[in-house]
Amino acid sequence: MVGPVRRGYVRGMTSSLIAVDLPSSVRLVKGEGGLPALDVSTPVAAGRLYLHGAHVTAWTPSRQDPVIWMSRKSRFAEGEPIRGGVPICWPWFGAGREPGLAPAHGFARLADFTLVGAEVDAFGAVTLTLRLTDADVAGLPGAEHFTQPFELTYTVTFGAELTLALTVRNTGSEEFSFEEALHTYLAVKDVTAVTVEGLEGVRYLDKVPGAGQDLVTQTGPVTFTSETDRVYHSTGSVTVVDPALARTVTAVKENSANTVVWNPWTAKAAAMPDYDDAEWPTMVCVEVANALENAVTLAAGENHTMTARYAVGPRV
Ligand SMILES: O=P(O)(O)OC[C@H]1O[C@@H](O)[C@H](O)[C@@H](O)[C@@H]1O
Repeated sequence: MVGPVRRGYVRGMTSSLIAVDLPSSVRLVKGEGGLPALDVSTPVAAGRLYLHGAHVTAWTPSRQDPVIWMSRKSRFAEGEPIRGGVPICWPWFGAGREPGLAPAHGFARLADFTLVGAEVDAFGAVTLTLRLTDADVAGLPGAEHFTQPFELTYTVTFGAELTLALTVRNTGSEEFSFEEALHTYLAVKDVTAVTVEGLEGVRYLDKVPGAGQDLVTQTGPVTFTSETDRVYHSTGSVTVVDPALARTVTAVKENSANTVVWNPWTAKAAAMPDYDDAEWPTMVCVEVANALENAVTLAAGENHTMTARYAVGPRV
């Protein structure tokens, strides 16, 4: 067993964003675009997390196909969001509650988080803890729209399940409110054969252009026949059923009032420069969120944790 490596050092590469020693199952690597990333390799799962955006780009439980989808055209650069994986949307979702905010989905996914914890449990699952404060985002595009002091703590457990927990603390002296989403891209074989179960009878906002502002009621499981962009009002868990891969992926959540289901389909795929035109059949986003009227308000000193847990099962 190799002992802990010197913090923030890998083959000549150092990162001031690593504030703890790493266990032997976690390696600091030079990721795509030269961005620092943490590779996790344990008997129960493999994974990767970029410090840029605290962005999970891979999670593969042992003896499974990769669960997390990445675009082959993703950018990996400071100032750019990563396409695929698990973007953290914060402190607003999309263009915000009073649309017009930029960058889309807030500035957290453009910020460099600091690793403040790396632990291995008795089963080999690895938990990484990352931190971001208002001081870290000074000067980032969009930071001028959210000037209150805050601290984000994000824990990611790479195990037989992928557990994500985002804690927001109000470190200032005045109340603030925010939207948030863990915007998970799931890999599927063919989205046209996929169903999403657990949202039957649930009301949703249809964000596809031209759909109107009235909430719609979901009939039966969600199926994909065109661009799909829906904010469901649901605190329950959902299951993505993928017959071609003969597996299900279930998302269980806490302290989340919304589930967002997204597939760009053909035209929107073609319009995104960091997304290959032919990739849309191979992914679906099932996002754990608090958005729009479900924005979270925190008094000074308060905190709020939203949790998402993804697990793979056999086809139901
Ligand atoms: O291209 P972005 O900013 O990463 O957003 C991707 C999609 O994210 C989804 O959450 C939104 O509901 C969509 O409207 C949006 O297109």
